[in-house]
Amino acid sequence: MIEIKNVNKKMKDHVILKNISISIKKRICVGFVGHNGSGKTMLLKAICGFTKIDIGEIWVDNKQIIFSEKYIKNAGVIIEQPSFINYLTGMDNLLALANIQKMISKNDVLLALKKVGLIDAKDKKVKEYSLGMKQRLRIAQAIMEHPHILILDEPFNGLDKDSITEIQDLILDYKNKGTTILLTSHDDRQIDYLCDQVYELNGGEIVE
Ligand SMILES: Nc1ncnc2c1ncn2[C@@H]1O[C@H](COP(=O)(O)OP(=O)(O)OP(=O)(O)O)[C@@H](O)[C@H]1O
Repeated sequence: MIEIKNVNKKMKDHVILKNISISIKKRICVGFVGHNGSGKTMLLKAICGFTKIDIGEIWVDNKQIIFSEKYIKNAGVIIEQPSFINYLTGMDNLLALANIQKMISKNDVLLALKKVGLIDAKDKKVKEYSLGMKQRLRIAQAIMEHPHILILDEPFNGLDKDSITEIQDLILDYKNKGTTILLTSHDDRQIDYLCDQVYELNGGEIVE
């Protein structure tokens, strides 16, 4: 389903990704681990078509991903900061994003907010949200369009212990329903709990 073939990327002579080849089957959860700067985010960006690769190919659902031309489809993505509008409510932010693709209704947005535990805060402005609430909103944004693939860079960032457990179970539920999930985390507990396959990156290379 996701084929990464000999992917290499350099930025200003600095190796970012080196000889990466991975096959990811449908309906599994794959974890990427490694130190800060090891290339996890860049690899996820490359899979989405958000960053250029120098050598290699990436295929998702038999369609080649090409930077700034052919992005990943049917995917819910959390990579880096969301561009939420601070003076709008959480609900209105999601409705504005949903309006881009026009694939889902207000009810789908409400369902996503309910799933991440933000239903009671839906009418609060995002500027009044805590870090953890913003992270939940990002997760709601990733799941609201019922994607077949979830690409989650550090989905547990900013969450407290109980929230981590809730979001972990939410991701597990998606996996059990057949969603393919790629995620990064610095915490082995979430990786062990969720992932069927784990790749360790070091200096842009897969070492394990
Ligand atoms: N815009 C950029 N220009 C040049 N180099 C960059 C840029 N963005 C990232 N890098 C470099 O790419 C390498 C991989 O970064 P990446 O963000 O993928 O690491 P990571 O494994 O996700 O780290 P972290 O665990 O801190 O999130 C690092 O050496 C980083 O310095």
